[in-house]
Amino acid sequence: MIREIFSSIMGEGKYIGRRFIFVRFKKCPLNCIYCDEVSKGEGECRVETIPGTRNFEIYNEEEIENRLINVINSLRTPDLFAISFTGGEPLVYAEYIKEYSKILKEDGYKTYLESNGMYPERISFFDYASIDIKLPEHFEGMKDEDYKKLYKNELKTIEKLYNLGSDVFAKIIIMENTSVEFVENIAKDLSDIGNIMLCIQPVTPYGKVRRMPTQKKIFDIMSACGKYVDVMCTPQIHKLLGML
Ligand SMILES: C[S@@+](CC[C@H](N)C(=O)[O-])C[C@H]1O[C@@H](n2cnc3c(N)ncnc32)[C@H](O)[C@@H]1O
Ligand SMILES: Nc1nc2[nH]cc(C(=O)O)c2c(=O)[nH]1
Ligand code: SF4
Ligand SMILES: [Mg+2]
Repeated sequence: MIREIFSSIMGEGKYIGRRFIFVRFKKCPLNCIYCDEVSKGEGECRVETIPGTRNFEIYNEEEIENRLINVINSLRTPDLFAISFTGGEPLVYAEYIKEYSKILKEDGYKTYLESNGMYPERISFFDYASIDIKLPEHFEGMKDEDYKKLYKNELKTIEKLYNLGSDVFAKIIIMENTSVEFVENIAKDLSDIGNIMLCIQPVTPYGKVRRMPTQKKIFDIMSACGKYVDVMCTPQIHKLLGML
């Protein structure tokens, strides 16, 4: 279930620069062509020994899963902002996360969900939530009806979190061939839900994806979306800083 636990700077989304503890889960049913975490799906579970050192110890999963709170306490720093449940797709393990979020909240931690939004039926309250809205060009050969179903679920997930009172925002990874009009229509749908911040995240070249979108593409998309929602550009800064 758990792949790794470590302390770092939030490199993406509305809370870029804040200090987080990341709890990364393994599996994911999707296969975004740019995914920089999918290769970390299998194998052992690694836990950072001292926050921010990248020194890891390897554990067997059961050991860590039953001691998650102790591990998080051991990585707590005075600047800690929240605990991010990420992956892979964390809501593959929704029941486990729900149970541990309750204990973490009692211990004074804020929780943060980093999800692809495909499981609205598994949503519970998180203090913060970053929900990706995927684009057709993120997948090789996804059928149109499957994409439409995913998109509907992502909007439902955002709406559910918004109505639960979570500080929820949307994140869209844009690529060099991303259509301005397509993303503008997503911004319009988001504005129908409420005051949802939209983070436009230029893809970081990875795997088959060789290039970032141009500056013009970034600005055109942000201006088009700015007519409907608050927008910010959030490049993956942890990679620029050489951090995990
Ligand atoms: C690895 S995913 C895990 C959480 C969830 N499965 C999701 O997709 O939102 C975390 C975030 O990293 C982003 N990401 C992954 N690879 C990326 C890349 N090469 N460039 C920019 N963002 C990337 C995803 O779009 C997502 O916002
Ligand atoms: N520093 C840092 N920030 C992140 N924000 C989202 C991440 C993720 O992979 O979910 C991530 C990550 O992997 N590292
Ligand atoms: S949904 Fe998230 S974890 Fe799954 S492949 Fe896409 S970016 Fe990677
Ligand atoms: Mg990452």
